Amino acid sequence: MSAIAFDGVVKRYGDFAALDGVSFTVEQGDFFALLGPNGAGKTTLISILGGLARATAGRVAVMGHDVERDYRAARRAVGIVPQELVFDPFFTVRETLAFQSGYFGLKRNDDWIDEILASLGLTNKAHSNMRALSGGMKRRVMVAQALVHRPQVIVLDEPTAGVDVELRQTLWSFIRRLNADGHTIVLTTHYLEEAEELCNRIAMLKQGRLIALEDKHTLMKRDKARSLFLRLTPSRLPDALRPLLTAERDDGFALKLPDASALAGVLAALQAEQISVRDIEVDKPDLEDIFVGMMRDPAREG
Ligand SMILES: Nc1ncnc2c1ncn2[C@@H]1O[C@H](COP(=O)(O)OP(=O)(O)OP(=O)(O)O)[C@@H](O)[C@H]1O
Repeated sequence: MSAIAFDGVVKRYGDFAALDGVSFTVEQGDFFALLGPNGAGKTTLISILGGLARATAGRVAVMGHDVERDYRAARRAVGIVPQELVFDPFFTVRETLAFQSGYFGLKRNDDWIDEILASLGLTNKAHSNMRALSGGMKRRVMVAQALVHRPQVIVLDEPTAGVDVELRQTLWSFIRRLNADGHTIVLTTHYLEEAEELCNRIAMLKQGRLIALEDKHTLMKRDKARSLFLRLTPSRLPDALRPLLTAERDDGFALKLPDASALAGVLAALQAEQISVRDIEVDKPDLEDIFVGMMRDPAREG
């Protein structure tokens, strides 16, 4: 059984399709990244998953429970950290979490609440009123609230937008631990280095359609281009290499090679003109390069 199954999900607002037939699964134990530019449909997909919006067509199931027909069980299986801060300003942090526990019918949940508070660095704010917390602290409470019922699937919608380095580190070490304990994690983020570091599978949405879904390592290997920076003596680039030039600096030349095997040709061209290499740096594309390439690719218009 998949942790989440999206099957032909369509969401229309009038004539506009925010989601245009999205199908994919997230497997149990995945640390899954859902990427896409602003407006691609990520939040819409998550809202349907959490029962906050209804799909115009298609089906979504969490741990085998249909989010419409089997709403309660589906809702219990997932914890969603929303993008926006939503809270009751008159509750303390602990009251907020106790109230959320009550919503799921959990009475004796104090030990787990204590553990979540400690793991998110909120213990000494437990009795503070929500309205008195800083933005970053409120965001921690949003995370805590989503975890109160120990959901098997945890979805974080841009959890680190505008938060400081310390919270990012606290949050990711806690979420990694939950993933190691068997929880499935789905993350949307615009910080691609976060997705690259944390996730094992990556989906990309564009204009309401799925344009890529791959194991991270497979995706990263897809782009075979290599960036090269050369410091040369004398500092001169042979004409034959000009087509590869992407930038010329005081101290050298940046080239883009279609793949690693093109390096031999570059060295041969230099040698032919008796130019020696003083220093060389080679870079692989990162997830950001791959993402930008895919978003620009007209063949991936869906
Ligand atoms: N209630 C609504 N009525 C009309 N259009 C909507 C509504 N909600 C969302 N949309 C549109 O649906 C599209 C997808 O929005 P969504 O918020 O899912 O994108 P997103 O991928 O989460 O973007 P971001 O990265 O900016 O959070 C957008 O074009 C948005 O304007």
